[in-house]
Amino acid sequence: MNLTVSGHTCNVPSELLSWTIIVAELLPRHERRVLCHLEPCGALDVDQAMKAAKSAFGHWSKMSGMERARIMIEAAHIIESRREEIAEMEVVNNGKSITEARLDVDSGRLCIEYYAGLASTLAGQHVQLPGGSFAYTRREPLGVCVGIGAWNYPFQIAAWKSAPALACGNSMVFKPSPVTPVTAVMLAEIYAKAGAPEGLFNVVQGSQDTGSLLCHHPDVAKVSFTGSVPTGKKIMEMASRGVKPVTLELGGKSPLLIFQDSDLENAVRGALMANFLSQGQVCSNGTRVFVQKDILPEFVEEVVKRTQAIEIGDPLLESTRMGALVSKPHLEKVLSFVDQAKKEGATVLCGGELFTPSDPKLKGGYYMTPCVLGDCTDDMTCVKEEIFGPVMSVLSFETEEEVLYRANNTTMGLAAGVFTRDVRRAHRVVENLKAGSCFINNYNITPVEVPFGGFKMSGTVLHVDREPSVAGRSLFLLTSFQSCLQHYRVI
Ligand SMILES: NC(=O)c1ccc[n+]([C@@H]2O[C@H](COP(=O)([O-])OP(=O)(O)OC[C@H]3O[C@@H](n4cnc5c(N)ncnc54)[C@H](O)[C@@H]3O)[C@@H](O)[C@H]2O)c1
Repeated sequence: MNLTVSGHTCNVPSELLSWTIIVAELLPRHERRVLCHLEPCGALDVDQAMKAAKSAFGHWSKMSGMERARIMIEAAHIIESRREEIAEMEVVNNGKSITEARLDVDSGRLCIEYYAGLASTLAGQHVQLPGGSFAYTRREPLGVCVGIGAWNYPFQIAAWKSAPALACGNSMVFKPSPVTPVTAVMLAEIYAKAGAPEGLFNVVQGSQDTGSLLCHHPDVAKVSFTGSVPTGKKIMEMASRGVKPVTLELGGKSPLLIFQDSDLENAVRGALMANFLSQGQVCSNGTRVFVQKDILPEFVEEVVKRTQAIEIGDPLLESTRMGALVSKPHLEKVLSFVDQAKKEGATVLCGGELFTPSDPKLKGGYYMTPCVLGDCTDDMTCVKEEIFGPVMSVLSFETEEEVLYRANNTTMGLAAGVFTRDVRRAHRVVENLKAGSCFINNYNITPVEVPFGGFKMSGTVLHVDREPSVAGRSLFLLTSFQSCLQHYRVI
């Protein structure tokens, strides 16, 4: 296994670490305790990782799907046995609560299991031609695929990107976000331990310079990217120079539609799920909450009450529902969105302020109180732009036609939700919502068996797939899905 990480020290006991930040030499502006020192990888490191991945590809791509599946299943077993250790490291890595981190580890494991199951089913076609002739098609892996990840689901993204790529016979060089560099390295260790050939899944560390070296490398067959829309555009441009395919899983500004006939208790819980999971740092969050006029006062009262009751603090405690934001600059950015919303006429119904936990070891952490904004209008910055923090914007609407137009009036299209007891309306509405994942009477449920990806500027994954390549985790995806699950994690 070729881990091009210099001097990483992942085994520091977690109680010695700050929950709120991971400090690498890449981020000298941070002043908190140091988890590990990582050197950004330059051209030589990237080249070395590519060579190792290329060599592994030669071997891995010749193995049968069953043989690849066996190694992936073993990796899944190791993840299961190290669940708590990985989850705790993810908490330190990112700041999210331990209960959520465990679910992220589970999701990564399930994804690897799911694609291990698909590995042996990939097959070509036999085509009969005139005169007894025939042709056949073969499913070919692409080669060395690059994965570039965001910081909000570090372990899960590394697993979601690598699982389909490896199942189909590709190898991967993965670059995590420099803000959360640690748990992708753990995944690399796990694949190696499971029996993957040396160099099959490599981790390179660094920020945009390293990412750019990867995208321009002549040996790269495909780039799979998760991150913001502006970076996604750059990735697409860089990959286009080498005529490389890309998968883009980008940002969102998703609408949540709450009709007056909905089960209010369920709708309130759904709105919390759609806004405050992972400190609001979730791409699919439904941050534009449209509530039908007649139930607006009742909804707002209940949502504010529940938001104020969310337990903020040490993310390693079982009782904590909201940990720290990922970094100081990000916290400042989120708070500045709240300030801007006030200036533009929104009312802060609760939260939106710095929070200092009572535990002295958490002082100086990047905590804020979850915020609900009222009196919002469609033209406000908080309603138009992705904040990527715990800030819910509440808007009122009168008719279905009106709310559909307003919900779709955005350049993004990652997810959307509808709460109603009218089953015909529910399906009519999701059919007309221009979003990749539409939830009915729930939100942010992402089982690995169903596709995940965006319309419009939220990404390309929905349009490209059916190839045995690396494509996020939506390998055979053609359409969006409508989820009717009723269970969800309680905030
Ligand atoms: N659609 C999805 O599945 C999904 C999932 C998680 C996060 N996201 C989105 O990710 C964003 C937050 O993550 P972020 O702040 O890490 O995003 P980001 O775009 O700033 O960075 C993402 C990754 O790209 C790298 N990068 C930055 N500039 C680059 C360049 N010029 N060339 C190559 N690589 C470069 C970063 O180092 C990082 O690894 C949000 O917009 C969120 O909605 C989307």
